[in-house]
Formats: sequence, structure tokens, C-alpha cells
Amino acid sequence: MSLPDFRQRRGGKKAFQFNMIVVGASGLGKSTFVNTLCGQQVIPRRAVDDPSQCAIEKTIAINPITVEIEEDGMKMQLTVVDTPGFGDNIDNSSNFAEILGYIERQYDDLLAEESKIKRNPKFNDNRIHVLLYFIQPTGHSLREIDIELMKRLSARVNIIPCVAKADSLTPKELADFKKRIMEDIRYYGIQVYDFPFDEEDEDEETVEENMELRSLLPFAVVGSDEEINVNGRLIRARQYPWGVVEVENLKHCDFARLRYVLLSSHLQDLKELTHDVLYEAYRSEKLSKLEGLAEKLAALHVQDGSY
Ligand SMILES: Nc1nc2c(ncn2[C@@H]2O[C@H](COP(=O)(O)OP(=O)(O)OP(=O)(O)O)[C@@H](O)[C@H]2O)c(=O)[nH]1
Repeated sequence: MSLPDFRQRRGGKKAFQFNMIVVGASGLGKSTFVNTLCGQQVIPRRAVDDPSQCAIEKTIAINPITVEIEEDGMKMQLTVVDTPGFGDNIDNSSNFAEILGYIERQYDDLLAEESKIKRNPKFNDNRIHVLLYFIQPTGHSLREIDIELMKRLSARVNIIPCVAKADSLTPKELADFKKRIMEDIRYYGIQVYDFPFDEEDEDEETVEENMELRSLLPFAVVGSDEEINVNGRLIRARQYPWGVVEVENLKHCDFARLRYVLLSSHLQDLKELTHDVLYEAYRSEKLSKLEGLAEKLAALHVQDGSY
């Protein structure tokens, strides 16, 4: 279901909300991507030009930003959580824990809200609907750190893998790199969002669209903060001495397809999977743990005769 269909069904009362997080090594263009996606400078540029700062260990600063954007003529509230600086430290375990902790905290908040006798009608559901995982355009294969992090996160969030700065690879290198990444993803059993569909229930068009999107994984992303004049038209692009890489040109990268997936075609599916599968699994894990604890406590009380 597309965004307008969905808005129509909801009566278009509340601004539609979508929450995403961008994760990946420092300098891969995450902030630039977010600015490109929102069509405005929502994340300011970080000053990293001082070489003396390079050796200083940076802690990850999780940074949620909410913007109102218009998609298909509809206003929507988009929250993007940027994770600047990830991968700068030799030991990334605290960074991993922080990202996972952030995602789980949003589940905990909703769980706490749901258990209240009187619920807050203004409660903000900040659960993350999709995580864009930025992969360094090495042209080789997935790094250990990517495998480990995606594996740990995939039980909690829909992951869409992306090749960052895709303009640094030739078309052949990019195609081979994409193939190797997907082989690694399958080999290591990493669950990514792969445009699931039920061939029996879906119409032919939906099946075809999902198969095509699946074949694009991981999405090749190019971002730019600049608009360049190309044949009299101002377009978001990156200017090089040999030519221009157009962000929205499907021959140059998959940005436009990814944008459509996130803000229109698959937004509802990502939200439903988050609620029905990922949150539900988290909720039952958490509640069974609490139940187990309560049973143990009760057994202890029986033993010492206090019951
Ligand atoms: N070639 C190329 N460069 C890019 C692209 N996107 C961003 N850059 C450049 O890469 C540098 C880092 O971009 P950022 O957006 O700050 O990267 P980041 O991942 O947010 O970095 P951290 O905040 O350190 O995590 C900037 O100089 C950008 O202009 C891209 O698609 N292709």
C-alpha cells in the first residue's frame, strides 16, 4: 500500500510518522545521505579537519532529528537517528551496545506505556522502523565488524544494507561487490529486509516489484549536499573533473529507488514488520524473563516459609 492510500484510510488526521536510523563507519556519507533524503541540511557538517583530533577516541553520539517532509503531496514526520563517528575506535563493543540499547529503549518505552492503566494519548512511539547499514565501498567483501553488527541488530530491527559512496566504484566493481556482499549475508545468516512477498497472495505487479528491489540489494547510494546546474536544471549531484554523478539518476545509483522504498512503497510494510514481528518478539522475550524471575522469587519465598 502506498503512502497516499494509507493516509486516505487513516483519514489523514495525524502527521504520518516514520523512524529510521543510519549506521556505519565514520565518513561514509551518512549525514550527507540524510540531508539528501530530506532535501535540506538537517544534519550540520562536522568539523574534522584538525589532524590532531584524529587520534582522540570518539564516543558514539546518537542523535535523533525530526523533520517534516512532503512526499507524494502528503506531509510526514520523519525521524532520522544519526550515529556519527561509529568505527573510529579499535574496540567497538560499546558502540554496538549503544546502538542496540537505543533501539531496545524505544521498545521498552512502548511496553511501559502499554502496561499503564491510564495511557498517555500524546505518547510518542519512537520505535525504529528501518536501519540503513552503510557499507564501506572497498570492492572486496563484508568486513568482520559489519557482519558482527548486522547480525546482532537484525533480531531487533529491519536492516537495509547500502553500499556507501557508490560513485567510487566502476559499474562492474559495484555489481561484483554487491554480489559478494549478498553471498556473505546469506553465508553468515544475517537477516536483512529483503522485500518479502507471498507469491500466492500478492498480485503479479507487487511480486515483480519486490523481486526487482531484492535484486538491487545492497542499494548503491550516492549523496550530495549540493545542487548543480545540469543542462539548465538544478539537480542534486556530485561534480568531478570528468563529469557529474546525479544522485537521482537510476543509471548512476539506487538512491531514488531507496528513497521511494523508504518514504512511499514499503514504509507501511516496514512499520508493520516492526510492530508485528520485531516488537512482538522483544515483548514476549522480556515478559517471559520477568515471569521466570517472578517464579524464582516465589519459589524462594516458599522455601524459606515466608509464603
Ligand atoms: N564520493 C562520495 N563522497 C561522499 C558521498 N556522500 C558524502 N560524501 C563525502 O564524504 C565526507 C563525509 O560525509 P559525511 O556525510 O559527513 O559522513 P558520515 O558518515 O556522516 O560521517 P560521520 O559523521 O563521521 O559518521 C564528506 O566530505 C562528504 O561530502 C558520496 O556519495 N560519494
